[in-house]
Amino acid sequence: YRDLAAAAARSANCTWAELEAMRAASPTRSRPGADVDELTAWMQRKHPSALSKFEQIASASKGKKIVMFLDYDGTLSPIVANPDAAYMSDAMREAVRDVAKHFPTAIVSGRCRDKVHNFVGLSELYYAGSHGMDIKGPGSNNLQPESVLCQPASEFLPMIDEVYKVLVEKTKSTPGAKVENNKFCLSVHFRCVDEKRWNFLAEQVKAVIKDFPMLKLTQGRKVFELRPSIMWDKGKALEFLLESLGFASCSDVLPVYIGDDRTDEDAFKVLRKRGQGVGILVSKCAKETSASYSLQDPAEVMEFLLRLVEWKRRSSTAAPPMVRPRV
Ligand SMILES: O=P(O)(O)OC[C@H]1O[C@H](O[C@H]2O[C@H](CO)[C@@H](O)[C@H](O)[C@H]2O)[C@H](O)[C@@H](O)[C@@H]1O
Repeated sequence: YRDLAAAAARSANCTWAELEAMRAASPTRSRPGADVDELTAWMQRKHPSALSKFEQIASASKGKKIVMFLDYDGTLSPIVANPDAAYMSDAMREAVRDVAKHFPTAIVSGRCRDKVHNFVGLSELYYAGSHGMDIKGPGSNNLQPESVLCQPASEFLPMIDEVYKVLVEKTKSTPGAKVENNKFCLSVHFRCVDEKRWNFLAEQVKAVIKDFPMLKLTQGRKVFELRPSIMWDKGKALEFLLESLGFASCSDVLPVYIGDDRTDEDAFKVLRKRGQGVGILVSKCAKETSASYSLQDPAEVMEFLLRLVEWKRRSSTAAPPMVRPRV
């Protein structure tokens, strides 16, 4: 099967690795038990649950300031077929609101910043949209106009708009394909495309990008992502935000980053490189990752956030240690 598929992939001008990557973004479960065994082994060996290791994470944060970074799709909201209907629950919103009362909190998403802000609906957060290429701090209102903190790819805006139109035109013959304009980057969704047409769609996207060598192509969860080839990603956004918050070279900060996608790996790698912080991958299956811990789905993410808030409340209201009077 593999040889045949590889031959088919070659003749379709799409490499085996690419085809595998597309399938990996949408695993099909042949024997449910096998997935569970693999997941259990993966968690035990390498990426334990952030819930079962909660005490370990909490004690690592003693004397340190937690800064929370949260991806949106697949982390705060469940993955759904229609990207425009990826709502987060009110309960999750409350959990994020509570987290932000105790720790500086940022949403780091591939989506357009305004769109993800509308989904989350909390003005007290930092938002890094377009995979970190559009960062804004909290607190803007009518009296205080928006203060954009960082837009390293602004010169690409006209090009992105042009490529968006070309992609919409090119992909309209593929049923189920959807192009999403994320301002500084674009998404071509294939979640609703028949698997037999994935290669063709990939070839169409690659043909478009050939005319725009300043853009690069990456892949997320059943989505092709086109973005400017600049040295900027979610990892750089994390570093930028830490610096803006005054934690550039502090040892008393503990960044916690929770995400489910390949693009979140850039942030996990930054945490590894700094030797500081907690990377948590949201996944129901074993994956290669630079994160240290795992959570299975947004429901577990919410449980983790609630526990963190509860732990923080308890530790800040705990009675101070008794001081014995000197005699
Ligand atoms: O960085 P993120 O916040 O995780 O954004 C990454 C992409 O997420 C969205 O697509 C994904 O979620 C959709 C809704 O559940 C789903 O339909 C799609 O298949 C997923 O790839 C978003 O629509 C993209 O623009 C983001 O780049």
